Amino acid sequence: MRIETALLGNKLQKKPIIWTISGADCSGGAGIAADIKTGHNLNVEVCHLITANTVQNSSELIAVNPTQVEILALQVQALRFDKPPAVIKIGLIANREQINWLIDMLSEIKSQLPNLLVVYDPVGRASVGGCLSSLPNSVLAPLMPLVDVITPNFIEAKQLCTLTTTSSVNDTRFMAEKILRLGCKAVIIKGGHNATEKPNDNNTHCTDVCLQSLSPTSSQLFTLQSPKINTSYSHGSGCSFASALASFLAHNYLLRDAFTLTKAFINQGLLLATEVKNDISDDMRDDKNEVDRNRYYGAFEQGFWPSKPNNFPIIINPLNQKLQSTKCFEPLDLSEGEKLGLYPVIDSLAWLALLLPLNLNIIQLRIKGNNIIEVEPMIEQAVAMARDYNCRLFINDHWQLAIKYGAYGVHIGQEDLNGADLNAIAKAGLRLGISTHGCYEFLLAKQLQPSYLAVGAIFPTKTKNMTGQIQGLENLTQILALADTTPVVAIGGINQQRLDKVWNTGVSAVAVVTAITEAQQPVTATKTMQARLC
Ligand SMILES: Cc1ncc(COP(=O)(O)OP(=O)(O)O)c(N)n1
Ligand SMILES: Cc1ncsc1CCOP(=O)(O)O
Ligand SMILES: [Mg+2]
Repeated sequence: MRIETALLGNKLQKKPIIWTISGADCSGGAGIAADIKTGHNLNVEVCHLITANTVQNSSELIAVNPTQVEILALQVQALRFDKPPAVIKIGLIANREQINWLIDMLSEIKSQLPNLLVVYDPVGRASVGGCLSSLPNSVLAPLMPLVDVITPNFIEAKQLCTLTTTSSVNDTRFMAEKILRLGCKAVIIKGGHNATEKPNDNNTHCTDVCLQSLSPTSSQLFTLQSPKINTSYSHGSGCSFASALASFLAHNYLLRDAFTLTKAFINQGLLLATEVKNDISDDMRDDKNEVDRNRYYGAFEQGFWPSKPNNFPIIINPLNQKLQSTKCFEPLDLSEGEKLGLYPVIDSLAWLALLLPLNLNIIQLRIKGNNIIEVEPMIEQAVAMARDYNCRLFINDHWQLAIKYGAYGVHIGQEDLNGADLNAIAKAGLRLGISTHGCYEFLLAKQLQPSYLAVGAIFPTKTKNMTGQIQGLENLTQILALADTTPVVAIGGINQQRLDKVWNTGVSAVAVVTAITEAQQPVTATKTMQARLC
């Protein structure tokens, strides 16, 4: 199940450190054991601080033996400069002393490591039954402002909200908002324990909801859904969820992408889980265990870096509902196996006139001015010029004008997706290209069945501010594995030196601005690059 090394690329060379501060499960499936296995498989180094040495097996929790905070403090001292963490994952907090120690420790270390993220999985009940921790919200409250992401399951979320009534999925957002008000920066409510989940009546789906605070007055919601995987082998999946999230965050993924990859990792593990039979010989068997003869003895199965499309979730978003047409956007009319090749993105009719005779498959007109008096005649003329050369001309941003003048296609950015009338674009028969920056946006945009999807910025670029959105070749490769038949365009910081590496990932097109517009000999540069993309 190990994913090809090529997919991870630099992620194999870079091994970020995470700390897990949680309990040891002597039966091996949950707690520290899960965290170490998950982290190992996701290429992070895991330092573990054990808050309690629990006694449990696959049928009961027998004891929780908390560690003295003095020992935990010494471990932090030992690791602090030796192995500084990118992310700290907190699981079982066994008593009040530990929570007070955590609050002091995290306040101090966060002031020294401003980029440090804290993921808290509020472990309450053991999955085998029994109470691991019963700290009231009032005791937990001072910890919350130090937490970047809290990952309760549905039952824990209700406890955090001190809600008692059963809630439908529509109330999950309300619960998430309530939890955010406790002071953490984001909350992910896992839907696995939500037996009342509505829109898919037969409880056939599992919906996880992430609410991220953007400012004191605004937040962003990410909702992921997958078919429910009914398995008894999920012991430790909650711990693995939080440690996978911590691992992906440590690899510098944005929360929405870390969340998506985590959900895929968990789906993959739940599907991988197989029964491990209790292999006790007959003479060792206690009579009272007779019924347990062939009973489950396994736990959540740890897979590797997720890449299979069927493990990835569906993105639930109003955009999907907005698009009434079941008809997808017109395809790019490429013949089987044909690729687009070089995709120049230019901003004037002069550039268009220079490039059209070069027999390119696709060109984009990207005019950043909003003055309709200037832009409209340019678009009208550009469409006519491209038609003469039979070149696929995409118009960036100005989708109404693209429809009005019958352009081949329109390219829309994430900011414009909500405002654009996608139904009108589809109805007019225009092709649609959409910008995406990471697997969450890619999966969401793919559900709209566009003509192509762009992924960027692959490398740092001076053409546009893409801070925090640099994908690298690893993310591009990861995303390509999710593309099915949708053509993928790579964009951002691609020059002649980087061209082959990008092309070898398998993209359909490589979009460039300055590699042409700032070349000493733009026509020669275009022809050279185009020739290499055949
Ligand atoms: C092929 C391609 N990919 C991405 C972009 C970026 O589009 P967008 O996100 O709308 O940003 P602006 O180009 O409008 O600044 C693109 N233009 N082309
Ligand atoms: C428009 C755009 N969208 C993502 S990166 C980018 C700029 C690409 O320009 P360059 O090829 O000069 O890096
Ligand atoms: Mg745009």
